[in-house]
Amino acid sequence: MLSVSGVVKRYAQPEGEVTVLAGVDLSIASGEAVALLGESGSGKSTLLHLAAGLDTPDAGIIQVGGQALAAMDDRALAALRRGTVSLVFQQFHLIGTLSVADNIRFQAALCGRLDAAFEAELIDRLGLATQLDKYPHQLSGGQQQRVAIARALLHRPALVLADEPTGNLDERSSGAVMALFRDLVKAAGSALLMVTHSRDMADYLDRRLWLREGRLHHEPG
Ligand SMILES: Nc1ncnc2c1ncn2[C@@H]1O[C@H](COP(=O)(O)OP(=O)(O)OP(=O)(O)O)[C@@H](O)[C@H]1O
Repeated sequence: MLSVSGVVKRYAQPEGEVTVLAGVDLSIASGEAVALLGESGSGKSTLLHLAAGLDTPDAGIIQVGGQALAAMDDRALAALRRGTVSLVFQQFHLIGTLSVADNIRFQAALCGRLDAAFEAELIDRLGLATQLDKYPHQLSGGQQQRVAIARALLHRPALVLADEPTGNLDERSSGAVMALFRDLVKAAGSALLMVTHSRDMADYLDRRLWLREGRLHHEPG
């Protein structure tokens, strides 16, 4: 579902050009959940942004669902971000003027993929049934995160890209939300690439990869 091949990314820095990604290869199948670990500054967010089509590599090919991002124009990239790739960040980006129910349906409505049965399953499993008429500011951080998860998955995106999705939660709730997130990503049939600093959170997923010196490794350094 996600295929990254020979990807290189360089940035101009005051001390000169820095090669952040020096030839990254990665393949994630539908229904597979992969954790991306690595020290601060190792390029995890850079790789996530490239996979989302928010930035372009200096070399290499990135394909989502068999389509090369480099071949897409702005319209195609916008459609990709609306319907095919879902982003889940530490900040929830819920819409303050919409109820919880409307926030959950927001992205699925945008791409014409509302699904009442899956919506009911997400609401039930994320424990949001009593929160639907509330507004985001009336929820706890953990509840807001669960709304963001439901919104990101309802339209069954091909690829979910997550950056420390449980970073704002305490350790006990993090584990529970992580297990639920993994199960629901699989129920949606999506592929998942998740950046995390926590080996504990990474252990909930199918595979772990470490970014080090611009390349992916199967073991910590
Ligand atoms: N737009 C940019 N311009 C210049 N340098 C950048 C830019 N974005 C990232 N970098 C550099 O690229 C390197 C990798 O950054 P990135 O944010 O991908 O790391 P990370 O592994 O996600 O770090 P963290 O775990 O701290 O979030 C860093 O050295 C950073 O300074």
